[in-house]
Amino acid sequence: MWGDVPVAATILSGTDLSAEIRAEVAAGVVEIREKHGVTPGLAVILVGDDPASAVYVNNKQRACEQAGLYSDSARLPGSATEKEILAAVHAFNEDPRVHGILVQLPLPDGVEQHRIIEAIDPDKDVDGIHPYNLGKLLQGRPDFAPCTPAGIVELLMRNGHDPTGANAVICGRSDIVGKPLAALLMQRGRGGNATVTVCHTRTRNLAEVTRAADILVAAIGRPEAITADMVKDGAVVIDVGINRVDDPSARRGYRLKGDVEFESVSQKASAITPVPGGVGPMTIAMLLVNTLTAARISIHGRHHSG
Ligand SMILES: Nc1nc(=O)c2c([nH]1)NC[C@@H]1CN(c3ccc(C(=O)N[C@@H](CCC(=O)O)C(=O)O)cc3)C=[N+]21
Repeated sequence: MWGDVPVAATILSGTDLSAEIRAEVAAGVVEIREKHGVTPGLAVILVGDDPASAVYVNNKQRACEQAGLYSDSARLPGSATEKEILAAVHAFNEDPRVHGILVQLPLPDGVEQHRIIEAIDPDKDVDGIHPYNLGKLLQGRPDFAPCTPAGIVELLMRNGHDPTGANAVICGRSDIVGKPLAALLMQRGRGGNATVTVCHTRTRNLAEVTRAADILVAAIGRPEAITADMVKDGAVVIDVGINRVDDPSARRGYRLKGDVEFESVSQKASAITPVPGGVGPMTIAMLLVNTLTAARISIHGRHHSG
């Protein structure tokens, strides 16, 4: 009927879905306050003055306020020592108003990142990156799934793309996105049951692997690394990349580009997330969801059902 003109993909809007989820969180906040007199609270620790990090931290703080959460932050200079960062973590560990703690990564060179992460009280680890929480995730009984992977699963499930039985290919093997997303997509249960392949810089014949994907996730950190020739017809494509590309004509002097070449890939995919307005806002929404979970854990303890 349309001849050879490809039908463009459905846009999976993280902006819309995150608003829906943040409204659910706001309702949960009211319930916890009425039942238990507790206001869920999130604290963010930001080290250094990277402008992109500052934008995310401000977005998180605004999202907290809109959902009725208490929010706090500690901003340390880029010259802060490991000891000073640890002191900030310990202070929030002990602060009863704070149920969730997020340490913005990456930390400056010379700071032992794992030592900081392991200092976070696992019951307050709303990023889900403490070894205890990553271990439980790998066992298929997560309390806190890392926010970006959790947001990707919600984007899929709430748009009718259940991964069950699908070939899911993830490009990127980071501790905060690729690895935990692989665990979520492969596990038994909601949002899982996919056949998962994880690609990285040493993968041979990358395009051959990605072309086998029913669900393709790009978490590479290189603008437009995924091109149309790497994508199967009808694939669902999730773009995790948030790359700042210089653009003198843009108001801020740069534009955001994903890891996917949107214009060509959207002609081939059946569904695709945009950048901005895709995975980014979902990450923030899931951070609020995890903070609500942390507040519930502070009241009831962890559930021992899994
Ligand atoms: N411990 C830790 N946890 C993180 O989750 C974490 C982190 N460290 N370090 C930095 C990355 C990055 N990140 C983003 C979150 C939201 C947007 C976001 O909302 N982006 C908007 C656009 C924002 C803009 O205009 O710059 C969008 O994609 O539509 C982006 C990036 C979380 N991160």
